[in-house]
Amino acid sequence: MHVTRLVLDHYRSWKHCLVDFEPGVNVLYGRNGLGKTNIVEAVEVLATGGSHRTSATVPLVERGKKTATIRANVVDGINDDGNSSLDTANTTTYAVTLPVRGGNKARVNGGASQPLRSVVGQVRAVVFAPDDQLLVSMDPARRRAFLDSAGAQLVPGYYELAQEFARIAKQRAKLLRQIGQERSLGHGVGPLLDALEAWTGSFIDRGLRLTQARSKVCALLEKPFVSICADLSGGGAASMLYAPGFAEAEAVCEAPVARQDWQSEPQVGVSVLEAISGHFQRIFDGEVAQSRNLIGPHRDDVMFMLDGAPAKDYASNGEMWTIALALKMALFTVLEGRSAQDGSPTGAPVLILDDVFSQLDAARRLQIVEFASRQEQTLITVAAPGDVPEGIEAHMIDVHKIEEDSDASAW
Ligand SMILES: Nc1ncnc2c1ncn2[C@@H]1O[C@H](COP(=O)(O)OP(=O)(O)OP(=O)(O)O)[C@@H](O)[C@H]1O
Repeated sequence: MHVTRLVLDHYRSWKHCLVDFEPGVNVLYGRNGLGKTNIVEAVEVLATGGSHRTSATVPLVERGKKTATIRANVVDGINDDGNSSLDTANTTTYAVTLPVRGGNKARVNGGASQPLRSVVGQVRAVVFAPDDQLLVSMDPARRRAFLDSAGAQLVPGYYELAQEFARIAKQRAKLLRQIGQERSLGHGVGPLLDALEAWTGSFIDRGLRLTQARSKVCALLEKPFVSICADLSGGGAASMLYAPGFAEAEAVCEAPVARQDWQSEPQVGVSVLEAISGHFQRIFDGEVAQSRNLIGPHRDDVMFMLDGAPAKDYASNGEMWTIALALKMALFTVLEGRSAQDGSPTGAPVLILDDVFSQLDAARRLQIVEFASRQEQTLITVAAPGDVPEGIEAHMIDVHKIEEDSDASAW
């Protein structure tokens, strides 16, 4: 698939912006701070429902404005001559509305407004960013964000489930704080404890579904990750291991997971549920004292191993880059290979290389350029045209020349 036109209104630094892309490699160039990343980030938001740069909607909206919009024409398929298909039946128009307050919405082909979550996964994109290396070395939140972004595109219902779990986790933490406050005042907390029991039930239920869905995401990525990593590094043996924040749920992860399982009852034995409930009882005082949920998928992690040692602690910078690149390439490969059979869209995802070249050594630059040149569409951002490695044939877009106030009716 590829994006032919992108229009942004009040999106980050852009009051209005209209960009036409071609199939193949597109290079957006311009000085620092001009808004290049903002443009490609909008494609990521359309695809995954969020940005790797922020978990909130507010920063995506131009400061002082109430709503940002992203509109895109997306074509599924290219002609034999490599040009964008002229068959308008292949073109889908998406319009995403991101309000500072209220839920994000989307329209497809001018149809009824629906929650953005219904549209997430229809457009697919994989972003390589300058801080990808930190995926390996930094805190687990980055790895969970990656899993969520991958899951939103790989697993039907994932985005909705992750949002629901986050809402329940927030509510449960709020109750824990209330219980602590009332207790410290010497008040009775009976009704609050009843409410906590109900929220804990929902937390475990949705938490286990999310655990299963993330386990599925890791299982899908693992094989291509291992093989791509070996290719990139010239033979180093890498592996990845999902470490659920419900330690008791490891058995759930090993079970084969059917596509619908996280949308119906979590497929777990009574013993797992009892073990998690028992764990919650044991840590009750600690949770109240800290006013937060101490176990659950909000503490999930993914361990990357290189030649038998944890990459986080032992790998060099270059090796961490190799792992990060292999992970993103694995996601790309899995998305590309998804067939319409399971309701997934067909066609390769859009590849986004946001300012990555300056971070990579010559060998890894070559590997990623080679990868990009094989894809249906790649969007690259660089500060200057000369920053693009040699040998790439590209449609060059001077971001400085994008007319901020260009006529919105041109859409
Ligand atoms: N919500 C917002 N409202 C207004 N401006 C914003 C908002 N969010 C970010 N910006 C501004 O957008 C500008 C451009 O950011 P962007 O990351 O797209 O630049 P860039 O062209 O990719 O630069 P670089 O080459 O340095 O990476 C920044 O100056 C930032 O302050």
